[in-house]
Amino acid sequence: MGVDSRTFVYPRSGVENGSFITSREELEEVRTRLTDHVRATVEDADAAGVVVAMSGGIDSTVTATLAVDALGSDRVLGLGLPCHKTERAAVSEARTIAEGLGIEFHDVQLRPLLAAFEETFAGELEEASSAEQPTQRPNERNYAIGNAVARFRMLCAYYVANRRSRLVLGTANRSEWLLGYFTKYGDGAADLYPIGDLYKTEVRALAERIGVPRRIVNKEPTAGFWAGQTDASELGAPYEVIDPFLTRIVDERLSIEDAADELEITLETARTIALRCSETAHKRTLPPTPGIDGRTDLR
Ligand SMILES: NC(=O)c1ccc[n+]([C@@H]2O[C@H](COP(=O)([O-])OP(=O)(O)OC[C@H]3O[C@@H](n4cnc5c(N)ncnc54)[C@H](O)[C@@H]3O)[C@@H](O)[C@H]2O)c1
Ligand SMILES: Nc1ncnc2c1ncn2[C@@H]1O[C@H](COP(=O)(O)O)[C@@H](O)[C@H]1O
Ligand SMILES: O=P(O)(O)OP(=O)(O)O
Repeated sequence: MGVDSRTFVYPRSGVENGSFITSREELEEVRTRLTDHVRATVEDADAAGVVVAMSGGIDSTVTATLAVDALGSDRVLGLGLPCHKTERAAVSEARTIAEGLGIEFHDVQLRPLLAAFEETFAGELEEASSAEQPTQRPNERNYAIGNAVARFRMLCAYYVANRRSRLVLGTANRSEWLLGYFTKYGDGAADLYPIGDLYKTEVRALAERIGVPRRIVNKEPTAGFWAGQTDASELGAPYEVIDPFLTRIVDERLSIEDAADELEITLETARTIALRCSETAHKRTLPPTPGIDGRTDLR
């Protein structure tokens, strides 16, 4: 899995020293910036408010909390959208948070939607694929279904946005963003990303600062595609390792080797993380057009 550090170039972001925003003063400043941004974006769009899908995890809890800070509780609507039995506890947690924030919350089971999808489209395709691609690993189907569920959630959020004149808040943070660790046009689809500039490390610090309960701050991050899936096991390292590495290769533009050296992590881990960044660049840009007569001006 070789990554050539010379070919991995990412635009500078303005973070010069790779240190994280975790002090009280910095967090207060950031909190104001983020809530101002939510308020201004909603006002500019002439929207009635926002909708946020809430999993009971730290990212969606922080996002919903900031939205209430920015707009008031009556302009924030939360959605709990479980699909698997294992998500019951998480969504009941999301309801508790929503009640604490005083926001409208709807908890809708997506299992029947997935069952109908499996029975109709996915089942039909499965029969065709097994003949066509006998070497596909079973896990690949788990990913495809997990991504489909993330896109059902996106469908629900945008339905609410259409019906209630709201904007959809994305919950992705900068670590997930840089790693492409989200479903393209699923949880990655949104009108704005309030915590999109913050590394997971910083989201945790902000969460504590704004009073998110410890049990949520300390929860193991998971995409929830299957029981036992965790970000750390899939990404090959926890965010405590990933974030300092990302700041070095992305913000400080160190080479993969120098960053690995500085942080005393193995080259294999470093290359795995860097490869995720480079291979998922397509998730962070608008899809390309051929550019006939230089007509890329709308993008
Ligand atoms: N934040 C979270 O915790 C969270 C949430 C959801 C998903 N996830 C994780 O995100 C991942 C999602 O899976 P994925 O990335 O395989 O699926 P995806 O659907 O998000 O992206 C893959 C698709 O992108 C397109 N694509 C691939 N390479 C391309 C290229 N070079 N140019 C243009 N388009 C290209 C193709 O359509 C491909 O099917 C999983 O690892 C999942 O666990 C994490
Ligand atoms: N069960 C869920 N209900 C509502 N929203 C959910 C649920 N699971 C995930 N989401 C949304 O998707 C993002 C990313 O999810 P991960 O748990 O990090 O994969 C999450 O922040 C929610 O907005
Ligand atoms: O996106 P969330 O809220 O589900 O958080 P996490 O990614 O930490 O599970």
